[in-house]
Amino acid sequence: MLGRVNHIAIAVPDLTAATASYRDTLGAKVSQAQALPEHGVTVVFVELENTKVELLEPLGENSPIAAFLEKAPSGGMHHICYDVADILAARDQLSASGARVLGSGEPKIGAHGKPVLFLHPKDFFGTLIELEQV
Ligand SMILES: CC[C@@H](C(=O)O)C(=O)SCCNC(=O)CCNC(=O)[C@H](O)C(C)(C)COP(=O)(O)OP(=O)(O)OC[C@H]1O[C@@H](n2cnc3c(N)ncnc32)[C@H](O)[C@@H]1OP(=O)(O)O
Ligand SMILES: [Co+2]
Repeated sequence: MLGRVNHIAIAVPDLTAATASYRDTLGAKVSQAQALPEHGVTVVFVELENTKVELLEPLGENSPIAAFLEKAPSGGMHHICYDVADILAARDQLSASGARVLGSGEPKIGAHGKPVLFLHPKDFFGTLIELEQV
């Protein structure tokens, strides 16, 4: 089911500062900030040789990462995203095995314009998993 690691996401309280740190202190290539109101976040991608880091800042009133940052005000690892070839087949297989697919269960379009789904962190050892169809 799982392909490559698509990205590793870090929730941050200040996206401008986090982007500057990756760009200037770590010398990484960073994207422009992308507001994604449908996901309740603004995102910057850090481009790496073998994957990406996704820096996430809350956007709007009901950001799904707001509670996470209340618990971890300086930020923290938020989720890991794996590539999948067929997100609906993966969803159905995971649901059949008892894993909780978050939200309506229907994929949303993510930051890369591809369908994404999330799996409950409590079902996977305290780690929020995102699947992205590539
Ligand atoms: C940029 C677009 C897109 C992409 O294309 O890549 C994205 O990545 S969007 C990223 C933001 N969107 C999401 O994260 C959607 C999925 N997330 C959710 O639905 C919620 O965040 C959640 C996972 C259901 C948690 O919601 P929350 O309001 O925090 O609920 P709780 O406080 O009840 O948390 C339940 C339980 O889970 C623990 N938790 C919460 N978030 C995480 C996490 N990221 N990693 C690990 N554990 C997490 C939380 O601590 C609670 O645990 P207990 O306190 O022990 O009950
Ligand atoms: Co993501």
